[in-house]
Amino acid sequence: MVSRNERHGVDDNKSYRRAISELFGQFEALCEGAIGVDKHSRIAWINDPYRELLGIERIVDIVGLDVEDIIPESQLRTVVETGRPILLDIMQFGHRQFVVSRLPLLDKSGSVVGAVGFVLYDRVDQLKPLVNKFEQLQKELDHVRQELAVERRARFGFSNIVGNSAAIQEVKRLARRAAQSESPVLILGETGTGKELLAQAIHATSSRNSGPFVAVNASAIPENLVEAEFFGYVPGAFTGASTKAREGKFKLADRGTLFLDEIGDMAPQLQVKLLRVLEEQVFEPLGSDKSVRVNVRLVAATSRNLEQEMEAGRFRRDLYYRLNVLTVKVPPLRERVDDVAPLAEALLETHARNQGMLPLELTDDALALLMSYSWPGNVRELRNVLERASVACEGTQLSADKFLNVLPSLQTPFLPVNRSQSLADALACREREVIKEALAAAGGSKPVAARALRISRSRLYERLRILGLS
Ligand SMILES: Nc1ncnc2c1ncn2[C@@H]1O[C@H](COP(=O)(O)OP(=O)(O)OP(=O)(O)O)[C@@H](O)[C@H]1O
Repeated sequence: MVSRNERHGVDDNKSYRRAISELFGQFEALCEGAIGVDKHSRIAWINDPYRELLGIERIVDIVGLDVEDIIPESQLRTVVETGRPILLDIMQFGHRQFVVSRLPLLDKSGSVVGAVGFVLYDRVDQLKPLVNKFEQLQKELDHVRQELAVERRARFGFSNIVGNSAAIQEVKRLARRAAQSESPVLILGETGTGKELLAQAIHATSSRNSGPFVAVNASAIPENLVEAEFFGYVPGAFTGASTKAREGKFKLADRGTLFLDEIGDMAPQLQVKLLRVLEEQVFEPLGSDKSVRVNVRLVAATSRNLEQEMEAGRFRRDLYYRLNVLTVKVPPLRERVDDVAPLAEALLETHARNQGMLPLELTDDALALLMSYSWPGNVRELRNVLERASVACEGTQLSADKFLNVLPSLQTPFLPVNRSQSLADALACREREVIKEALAAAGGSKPVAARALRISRSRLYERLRILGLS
């Protein structure tokens, strides 16, 4: 085999070799420090300045040790393994940064027999702007990381879950118990009932509360990206993947809680992988054969009926049984009407705070109207309706008429629906029925009927006129 030196025709060139050794000496003297490792990346020698820089008293104490034992961020092993130099790099040592250069050492046959590293920092003044820029960027990165960590903490605890009903108290009791455990939690409930809020409260009350809370909605991610989103990928793992590795949600949630919303919408092949992570706490990023170990607590939620999904073959039984250890069912808002008043008050307060104004007060007839509505979108819909009604309000009170354009109408879900009717006609028809019944029950007295319907007298007169009943 032809060695590199032979290829370059310098094997017997004494002056060349002398120049090399002299240059090495000069270079070493110019640098802040120099170190050499053998082919096993063990320290073979170190010069005095570097030894002093690292705070090491005697060379004999470190010769033969793995280089990372002394310089944890050293990349000399990479240089030995790849045979490629790293001409310029910035290396962390404690809270200092060194500008370093690393070269492989080759024998006559061109095989790597070790590597040398030089610390250039301080002597090479031209690099100072580069180092300063690096330090500035590093500081900015640390700041963004800190903000992200704060962002990833759960923002809400149990005190943020508003409601006096027995149903919501029971939900909180079960969730508090779940917070004390490490098992997966399954939260069931219609859309907008507060499942994510509950998941945050569970995390905030658990022993993992100093770790991240990472939320991911399985149904919101395009199918071809789901795996990458969950498990991350190595550079070039698939067409369109970035040239840099990317961490998935599982890794981001390490030592914390992963909230997996709409788990009922998850594709079957992903369900298998999820089950494995749940059981073994390991996974492989896309394009990698190296397993990554994590410590993640899963809180899953769905608005679907998972038993039906299992029957239909869309949800794996083994995953269901793994998840269905601690289950919390959040009832829809229409089944806990007592919560409407405190929720409305709290939501109006939050809205006012965000808008920098004083909270609006709900009149009795407005509250009665809200309590009689069926809230298919639950608390989220209540929040939206209140915000939209507030926009139209100029005074300090929100009366029932402010909801005329934002609420479909009073719902009376027990009456049969005539399917050929438009929604407006069906609602008007039901409203007519309800008012007639109330008038009949009140012996024709409009004030008594208005009180029973929990609307104002003037609103009753208005509705009678609009509905053609007066
Ligand atoms: N008990 C509650 N107290 C205060 N706010 C609540 C309560 N329940 C829900 N909310 C609010 O209602 C909105 C919807 O809640 P959340 O996103 O937690 O519902 P969800 O069940 O996870 O919805 P989806 O299933 O659509 O993801 C949020 O703004 C949340 O803060």
